[in-house]
Amino acid sequence: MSAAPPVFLGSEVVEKHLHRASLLIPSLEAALANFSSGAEGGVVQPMRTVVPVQKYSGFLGVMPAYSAKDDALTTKLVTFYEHKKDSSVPSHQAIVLLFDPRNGSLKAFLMPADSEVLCILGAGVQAYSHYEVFTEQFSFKEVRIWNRTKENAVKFARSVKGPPVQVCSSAQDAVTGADVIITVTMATTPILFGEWIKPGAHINAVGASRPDWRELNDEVMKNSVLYVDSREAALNESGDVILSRAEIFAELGEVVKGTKPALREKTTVFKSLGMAIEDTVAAKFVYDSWSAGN
Ligand SMILES: NC(=O)C1=CN([C@@H]2O[C@H](COP(=O)(O)OP(=O)(O)OC[C@H]3O[C@@H](n4cnc5c(N)ncnc54)[C@H](O)[C@@H]3O)[C@@H](O)[C@H]2O)C=CC1
Ligand SMILES: O=C([O-])C1=[NH+]CCC1
Repeated sequence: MSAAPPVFLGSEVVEKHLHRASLLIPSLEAALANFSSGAEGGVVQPMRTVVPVQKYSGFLGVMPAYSAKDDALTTKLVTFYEHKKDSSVPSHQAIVLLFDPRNGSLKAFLMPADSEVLCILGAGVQAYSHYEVFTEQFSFKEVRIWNRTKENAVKFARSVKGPPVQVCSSAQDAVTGADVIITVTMATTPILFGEWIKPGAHINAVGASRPDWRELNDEVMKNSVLYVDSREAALNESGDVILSRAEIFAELGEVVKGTKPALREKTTVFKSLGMAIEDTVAAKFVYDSWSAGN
């Protein structure tokens, strides 16, 4: 018997089945915990391979993963290129290939405590999705944004559907007094400085995914309790971790499992690099919903 031909699920189908990013939170929590449980967690996820395309200031990432508990096998292929101001092409483009783990057949493609003040540095694709999830999950009294190109911050503030967003003229103005700070830029040198940060704030550091790229300066890294998605990846790929020599306290999956505490009263950094297993559970979620005809 031959395998069914793979289906192509484009962004419209993905958005229909994953109409709110927060629908993925339970699967992502489980995936992080499984990842941080070693062999018992049933996750096989080698370090991603990153191919530099130096001539054009770009990178190709290959991100395979298998989850025995979800019985899902995928690989993501993602390119990320330095943003050209006049480019109509997004800086990141990705496709997730979902295989049938029983026989390796290709099934589908998939494109893809009381905090009061939220601050977002950056106004690109990740800024929109983080705004959506954070304002849905938590009630902030104030949301601020700063972006290198101010007009994109203004566009962001005008277009998001949710709590109003205040556009700040400097990163320092946006950060001062903020309880939660999200860095979602393509910066390669620090844009967030320790002296600006309110003690006890939480920083979600999403950009700077190369060993020589920074978003956070040494003071932020050294004066915070550091959480990562994957120790191995952080020590190989994160310029903020490698160059600051900051000590890693825990993987987020260990917090989800309860084997390491969430030190909420301390200044904390979660350095996220993105893991293939997150794409695995996301791809399975969309494919299962699509194939059930929802
Ligand atoms: N940790 C994770 O799971 C993931 C991380 N990323 C990373 O998140 C970051 C944001 O990604 P997207 O929103 O998709 O990118 P995007 O291209 O849509 O937006 C990039 C933003 O960074 C700003 N920017 C660019 N160069 C800058 C600089 N030198 N200084 C300050 N701001 C600068 C731009 O104005 C724009 O607001 C990237 O570094 C990307 O690689 C992306 C996907 C997943
Ligand atoms: O997880 C991901 O896809 C990426 N993280 C950094 C660049 C792309």
